[in-house]
Amino acid sequence: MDKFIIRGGTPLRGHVSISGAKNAALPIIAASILTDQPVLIHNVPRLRDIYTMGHILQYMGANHHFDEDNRAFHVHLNGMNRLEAPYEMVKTMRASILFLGPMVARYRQARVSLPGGCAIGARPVNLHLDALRKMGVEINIVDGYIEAHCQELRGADIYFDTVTVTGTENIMMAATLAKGRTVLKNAAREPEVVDLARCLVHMGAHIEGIGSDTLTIEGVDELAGACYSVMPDRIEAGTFMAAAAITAGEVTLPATVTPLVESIIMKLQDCDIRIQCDDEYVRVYGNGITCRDMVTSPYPGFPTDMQAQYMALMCRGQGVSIIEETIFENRYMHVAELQRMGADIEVQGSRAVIKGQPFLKGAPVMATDLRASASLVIAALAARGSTEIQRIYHLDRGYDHIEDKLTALGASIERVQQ
Ligand SMILES: CC(=O)N[C@H]1[C@@H](OP(=O)(O)OP(=O)(O)OC[C@H]2O[C@@H](n3ccc(=O)[nH]c3=O)[C@H](O)[C@@H]2O)O[C@H](CO)[C@@H](O)[C@@H]1O
Ligand SMILES: C=C(OP(=O)(O)O)C(=O)O
Repeated sequence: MDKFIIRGGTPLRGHVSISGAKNAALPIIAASILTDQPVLIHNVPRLRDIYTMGHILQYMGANHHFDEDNRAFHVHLNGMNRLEAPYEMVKTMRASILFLGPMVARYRQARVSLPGGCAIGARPVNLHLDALRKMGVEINIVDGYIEAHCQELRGADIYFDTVTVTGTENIMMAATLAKGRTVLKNAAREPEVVDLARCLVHMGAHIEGIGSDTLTIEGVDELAGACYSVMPDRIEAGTFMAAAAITAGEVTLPATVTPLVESIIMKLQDCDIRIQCDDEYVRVYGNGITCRDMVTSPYPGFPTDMQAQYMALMCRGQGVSIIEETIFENRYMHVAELQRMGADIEVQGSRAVIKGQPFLKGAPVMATDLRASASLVIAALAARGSTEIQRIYHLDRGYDHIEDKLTALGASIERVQQ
């Protein structure tokens, strides 16, 4: 298992490119099984989750190739050998549940391992299953697998009790090939849902209301192939913005991310971090951090996937900040590790109270999930001395060569293979 050794204290300086969004690329790869024509996806990040998606496609018998140098993912599905996403693959990546909707839509049957609980919460998929049932799918849970089949997939009116990102994506994909109209109410509006919807429209899907909380999908008989470029990763962008701020550095990001990170920019500006946006760049100047409260919420609110990184910033801010995590019930795994670095954080249920400290100090810490790991990297970049972060395979799930990008900005970060 690889680890990072980070020597803190160097202000990050320079320009960082932002990779394609993990959470858009994953559903778009799943959508490629909705057609028997070739799908070419550009700007796909080099992440462990993307390789896992490829392994599942391979297991099913789909032709695919990831041209890493050009970040291009090709899928060509001429029939499947196995309509199944097995536990061994699903357990490493929850997004594999995204094969369920497309598989049922195209083949009227599917067998997908239940993703199970994970570090940040229970993360049930009841809303995905309830919606499919409304569309005429019979679903049984057998030996930890979701077994789904139907004679005909029918459009339906569906109201999601909770805003669910992959739930919206799964059902939107299924609905593209259903008979008749599907209306999804209280649908997720995340930019990654919009990106998937746009890709589906390129493939010939009829979707109205894209970007709103009501999606109307008119089913078609078949979808065509497409060539589509994935949106930039707003969470990767936010992570680098936080790293620039905490190290009192000066970092630019491409302006393509600006509309995607509005809530992050506004919150960081609220914390007195200087951020300027023009036609070419987002410029972040780290010149001190004022602690401010923050609440996570579905888009366009502050993303839960940036909560841990924001907390790392607050640990070095002036004053006291209260963070409230409203999306996942167990997303404070980074707290204990940040405390090892000298952070003053008290968790009270879904709230965390952070008293900013004049400095953090390097320590041996453990990455526990993807964004928790990112928060440790951010804290380590600003800490006095050296921090050793174990289990960085979590980071490899969601950040495309993060150490190369940080090194190019002047950070002292080394990957050690053990
Ligand atoms: C691959 C991907 O895109 N992952 C993102 C997606 O995860 P994911 O789609 O799994 O998260 P959801 O939006 O579904 O979860 C939101 C909340 O709804 C609950 N829920 C969800 C589905 C369900 O059937 N029943 C239910 O109760 C969840 O437990 C959670 O409390 O959105 C999350 C919230 O923005 C992000 O943190 C993840 O990075
Ligand atoms: C929680 C995340 O991802 P996933 O849903 O793939 O676990 C994330 O990207 O922060």
